[in-house]
Amino acid sequence: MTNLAIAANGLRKSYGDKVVLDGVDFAVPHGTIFSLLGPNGAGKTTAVKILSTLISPDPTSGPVRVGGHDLAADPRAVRTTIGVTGQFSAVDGLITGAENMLLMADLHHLSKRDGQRTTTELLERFDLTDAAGKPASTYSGGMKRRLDLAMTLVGNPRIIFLDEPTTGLDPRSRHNMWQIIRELVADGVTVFLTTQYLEEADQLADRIAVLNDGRIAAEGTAAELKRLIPGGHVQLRFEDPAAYARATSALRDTVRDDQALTLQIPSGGTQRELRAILDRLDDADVHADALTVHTPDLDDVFFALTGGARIPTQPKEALR
Ligand SMILES: Nc1ncnc2c1ncn2[C@@H]1O[C@H](COP(=O)(O)OP(=O)(O)OP(=O)(O)O)[C@@H](O)[C@H]1O
Repeated sequence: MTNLAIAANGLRKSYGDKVVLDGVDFAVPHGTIFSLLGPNGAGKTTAVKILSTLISPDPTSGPVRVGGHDLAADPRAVRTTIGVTGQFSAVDGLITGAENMLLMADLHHLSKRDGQRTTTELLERFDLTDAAGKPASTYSGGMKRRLDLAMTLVGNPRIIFLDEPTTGLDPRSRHNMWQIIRELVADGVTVFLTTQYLEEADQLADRIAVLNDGRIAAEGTAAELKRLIPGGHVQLRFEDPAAYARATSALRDTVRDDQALTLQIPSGGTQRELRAILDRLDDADVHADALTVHTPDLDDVFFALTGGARIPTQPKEALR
């Protein structure tokens, strides 16, 4: 438990009859990025609100520790170690970016001098120095998100909850935000990230959990999750029809495209599987002109896990 920044067992939350979280476990090691994926309404924000002490879990819920503190017994201690940014921005549009930062510094009881220094440093780090004197309402979406995160960092939190931090941002702003998140983690911060962008989880997260119907449908690294889904294959392309014909008879279980002279062989893309295919081609003295390995992406995983499609039984011990 002690090496975990966030540890939740059997987290439950219902609103009336509606069960939103139905016994969810989280185990997030310090200094890592954990991403919670799920369709709209899956309960991601609810999980963030509980873990960040904004709302209480059900009384039947299991124990939760954040930053080493028990959430139920010592929510105040939890609050001192965490920062939250997300769909409900703390940015006040009527005052300037710098004023927003200084307000945050006040809330954290920083001295005037420390507040000024921290504000200047963070605005600089988040590329907001030029806009510091302008009302936040005039900021673009990306600037507001950066200001929001900068405000969160005033308290120097060791665990940060980012609830859909890049929703609505253009690709460049999204990449900027990813870079900022990577730098935070390089400094030892733990990030709990919710997102609807599978690519975001793929890019950033050490571990990913897919929330569906109030439960974790699967958890693992991006690579582990992708391996759960069938559909990976190796594609061979030939320019010489004679070589194509020889390969077709040398290899079993292929999907042929006689027009394009391509063959698809179901494969997980492992070294051993690739070697077996290449050995067969060598034995038949055939040379492919191109070989590509296709692995399912996280979109495939997401649809399979949240769309009711059957997936192969998950080897739990390998994933957890
Ligand atoms: N205060 C509330 N009272 C009643 N139902 C609620 C309340 N807050 C959330 N819910 C319901 O709980 C479910 C989960 O909501 P939540 O906001 O956690 O989902 P989410 O995964 O964050 O979705 P999104 O991706 O759309 O933000 C939804 O069906 C929502 O309507």
